[in-house]
Amino acid sequence: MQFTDTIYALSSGALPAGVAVIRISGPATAQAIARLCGPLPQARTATLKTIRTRNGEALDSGLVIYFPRPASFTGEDCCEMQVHGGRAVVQAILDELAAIADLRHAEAGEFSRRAFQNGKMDLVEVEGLADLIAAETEMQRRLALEHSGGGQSALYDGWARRLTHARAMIEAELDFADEDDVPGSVSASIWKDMQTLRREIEEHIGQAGLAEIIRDGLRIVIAGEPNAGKSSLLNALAKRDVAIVTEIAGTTRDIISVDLSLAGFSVKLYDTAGLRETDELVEREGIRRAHETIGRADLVLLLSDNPARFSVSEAVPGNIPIIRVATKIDRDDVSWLPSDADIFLSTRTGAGIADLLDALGAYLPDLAGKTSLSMPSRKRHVDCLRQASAALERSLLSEALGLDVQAEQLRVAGDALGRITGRIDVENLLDVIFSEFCIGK
Ligand SMILES: Nc1nc2c(c(=O)[nH]1)N(C=O)[C@@H](CNc1ccc(C(=O)N[C@@H](CCC(=O)O)C(=O)O)cc1)CN2
Ligand SMILES: Nc1nc2c(ncn2[C@@H]2O[C@H](COP(=O)(O)OP(=O)(O)OP(=O)(O)O)[C@@H](O)[C@H]2O)c(=O)[nH]1
Repeated sequence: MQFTDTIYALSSGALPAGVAVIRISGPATAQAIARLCGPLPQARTATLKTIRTRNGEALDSGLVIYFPRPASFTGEDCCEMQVHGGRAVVQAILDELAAIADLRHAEAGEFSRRAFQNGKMDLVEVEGLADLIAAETEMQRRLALEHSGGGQSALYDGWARRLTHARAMIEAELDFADEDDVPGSVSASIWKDMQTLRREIEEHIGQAGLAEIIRDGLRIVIAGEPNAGKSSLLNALAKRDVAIVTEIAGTTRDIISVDLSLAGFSVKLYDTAGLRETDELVEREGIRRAHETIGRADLVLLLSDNPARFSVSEAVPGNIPIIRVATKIDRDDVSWLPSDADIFLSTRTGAGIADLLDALGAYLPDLAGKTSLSMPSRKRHVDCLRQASAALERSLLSEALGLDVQAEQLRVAGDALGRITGRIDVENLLDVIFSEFCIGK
């Protein structure tokens, strides 16, 4: 695809910074380099250049790299200027670029969009790249790299090829059915493979929950009666004062949440209003929200500072795991038996916090021995995979309806896979996907 305009943007992060990278892409790139830096540097070679205004006045000196098409990130002529990361330096260079005909500032995600439209990346890779830039935990980084690096696309392309192969074999069987030299059993091995394929797709879909935990974080909700020490625990785990702590029961009203990174995983920790009967309007709303948050938890930490009172456990739906946490064990007016709780801690002394973190670890996915994180990371992928699997199943069950009906369902399955990588009609999706990006990507 040929774009007529040339785009530019600051691609590196917040200024001021040691070095800033300004990217240019499009047909007028060489002309822009010539205007700002004189003769074109050797292709794909970092070259120290003086960057000048229209009047020949020096703006900065920086490393300039020219990537002639098609061997560039976008597939177009590209340039990177690695300049001093001062605000005025970068602004002056962007102003110079703006003054060149056919150059305009890039929109969010526009470089990646050109890379996609020039076949440099498919949609899964593009989405993986957006995830890679957003990744905050080690597992998010690994998952995003699997997707942005093409590992996932290779899997889906391989599946699509098997479907195409199967259809080709069926076509052959239909075309030459009456000739003796085509063995009638051609499709037997094909159906066996299609059965295997369906299993592989279903297993892959089964990994989506894990991907969701990696991407969105494990939701851990701290619940319990008023004054049990919930906010104190949130603060202790967050290692800062996020929630207000007072001796007044009913202090926390709204849901407070912090993001933690635990063993490379993202964990979302929620502090909720203490659960009790109350006529106070604001507190009641707080308690309603607490119940709602508990209902969406992956794990509930149920707190109490008194062994006689783990009674609010009925507030937690039966399918959500609970860790019973005894709090304030530094106090000597309460005595606990080992069977009273799962974890015993004091945020005042720090006792038991490490035990709690260990216990939480058991609820994180176990990725030991997994070298690749091959799993569908988005609902969009899961939806397409389900469609593929359902079509494949229909095909397998349609023996009585004839080979051409079966082949048609294989085509539907292949198209569903093609939509994941964007090889098949996804025009309507592109705006949504690329709008997730920041400017300069
Ligand atoms: N300076 C800089 N660093 C960067 C990027 C960048 O654009 N610029 N990237 C941006 O995300 C990432 C690296 N990704 C890249 C992907 C493809 C090409 C590229 O030029 N591809 C050509 C040539 C490939 C080759 O030499 O083998 C191509 O695909 O034809 C460059 C960077 C991370 N680091
Ligand atoms: N001795 C002792 N006191 C604690 C400990 N943790 C919390 N407290 C005290 O218990 C009181 C209540 O603590 P919070 O953390 O606000 O309790 P909460 O469960 O969030 O209370 P609500 O927001 O009212 O539901 C405060 O006075 C805290 O200082 C602890 O480990 N030891």
